Amino acid sequence: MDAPEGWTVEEGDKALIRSFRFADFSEAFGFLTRVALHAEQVDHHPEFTSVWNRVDFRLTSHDAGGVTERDIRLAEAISALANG
Ligand SMILES: C[C@H](O)[C@H](O)[C@H]1CNC2=NC(N)=NC(=O)C2=N1
Repeated sequence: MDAPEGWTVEEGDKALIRSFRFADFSEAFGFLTRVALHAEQVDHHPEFTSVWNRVDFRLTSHDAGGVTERDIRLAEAISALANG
């Protein structure tokens, strides 16, 4: 499987993963808020953990049990939101 630029495929092809770092917690949380609004719009939601200025994502389609086109599109949208 080809992952979008900057993303890697988890062992076993079950998910796309990527970490983002920001200047501080406020920047990271603002980014997460934009991701949340997008996720609601497309009805596809990322798993994530957040530690201060870092956000780690794991994208998978629960109904399909692995990576689908929806995860690839969500990964591309998250990357775009991180850059501005
Ligand atoms: C009813 C609704 O469409 C589903 O629960 C959606 C919501 N968001 C989702 N997000 C993700 N990542 N996987 C899903 O299978 C999924 N299912």
